[in-house]
This record gives sequence, C-alpha cells and structure tokens, in this order.
Amino acid sequence: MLAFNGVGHRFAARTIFNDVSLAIAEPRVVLSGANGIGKTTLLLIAGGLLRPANGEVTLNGNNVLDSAARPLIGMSASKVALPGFMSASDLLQFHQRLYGCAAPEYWITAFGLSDYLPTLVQDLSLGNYKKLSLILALMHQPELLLLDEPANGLDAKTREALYQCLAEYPGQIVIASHEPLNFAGHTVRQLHLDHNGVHER
Ligand SMILES: Nc1ncnc2c1ncn2[C@@H]1O[C@H](COP(=O)(O)OP(=O)(O)OP(=O)(O)O)[C@@H](O)[C@H]1O
Repeated sequence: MLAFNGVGHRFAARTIFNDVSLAIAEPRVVLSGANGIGKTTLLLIAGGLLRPANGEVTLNGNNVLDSAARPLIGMSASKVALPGFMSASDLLQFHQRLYGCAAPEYWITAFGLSDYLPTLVQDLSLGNYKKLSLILALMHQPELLLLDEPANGLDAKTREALYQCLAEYPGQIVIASHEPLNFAGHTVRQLHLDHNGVHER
C-alpha cells in the first residue's frame, strides 16, 4: 500500500502542499487539480525522485527513498528526463539489464515504437518520447506505476494501446490527469489537489 504520512513540500518560500496524509490501496487512482497546483510534485515524491520537505511516503511500509523501493516503482513524467545521448533501443536494453526484466518487444509493438528504435532520445518527437517513457516505466512490471498525463501527445492508436494497458496492468496505477481516462471497468478512486490539500472527489 502507498501511504503519505504528513507530507509537505515547498519550493523556496512557496508552499506547494502541507501535511498530506493519505493511504492508497485502490488499484487505480486519478489525481486532478489545476495547472501548477502540485500534482507532478506529489508524484515525484511518491516515486522517491524528490525528497519531501516534511513527512514521508512509504510503499508496503518501506520509505520510497530507500533503494530497495526503486524496482517496485515505475514512473513516466515529462519532468523526468531521459538521457538524450542514447538511442531508444540502447536505453531499453540498459533498462532491461538493470532490472533483469523481459525484453520489451511486446510493448514496443503495442505502442508502435519499432520504427524509432535507432533514433537518439534527444531526436524523438514528443509522442515517441512519451511512448519510450511509458515503456521504460512499465516494462519491469513494477508494483506501483506513477503516470503524469500519460495520454498527452499520443495518437489515437497509441491511446487505445495505453487504455488497454491501464485496464490490464496487474499492479497499482496512480495517474495525474486533466482528462477522463478509460479504465475499462476498474473502480477508480478520484483525488483532487487544491490549495487546501488532497480531497476525495
Ligand atoms: N524545481 C522547482 N523549483 C521551483 N518551483 C517549482 C519547481 N518544480 C515545480 N515548481 C512549481 O511548483 C508548482 C507545482 O508544480 P507541478 O509541476 O507539481 O504542478 P502540476 O499540478 O503538475 O501542474 P500541471 O497541471 O501544469 O502539470 C508550480 O507552481 C511550479 O512552478
């Protein structure tokens, strides 16, 4: 279970959120909120990529900042930059070796990235960069997937592949999104972030 315990964050003097305490056991969660309110920041903290100013986030009781949590979490967010100097295929192979997971062929085909494998990450189009980022987040089948606006910039066919993935994925998925998403039958917990914190929708 993902748990936020008294989590607060600020950038310089600006408080983004304060004292967020929340237990998330549901398999599908959507986080909404106005531009700039702090959704990405909350996901980065949940993914152990940003240390909160206050409090902690745990996954199954372990702090997400601990290295042991790393293989349990996959994250796709435009703020998480991929190394531009590598080709898409080199990066996928590196990720495969790092996590000892299966080759990503299935996902490459499903997301239609095959033609762009030799392309340097820095030369990928926005949509193909997003596809690569999604594949890297989920190919090791982490227990927790954190997705920031995953459908943004994807063509219609790839959106369908993404929706199928969101419906079938065996782990927990927390998504920051401005648009309604298709989870094909899953019960979805809707959370909303505003200046007073996180609320049920
Ligand atoms: N590294 C940083 N330094 C200073 N301010 C930052 C930093 N990262 C984010 N912010 C600010 O923190 C606030 C929250 O940003 P965040 O990206 O989490 O918002 P968001 O809800 O995801 O927005 P959007 O819906 O537009 O993607 C914004 O006002 C942003 O400008």
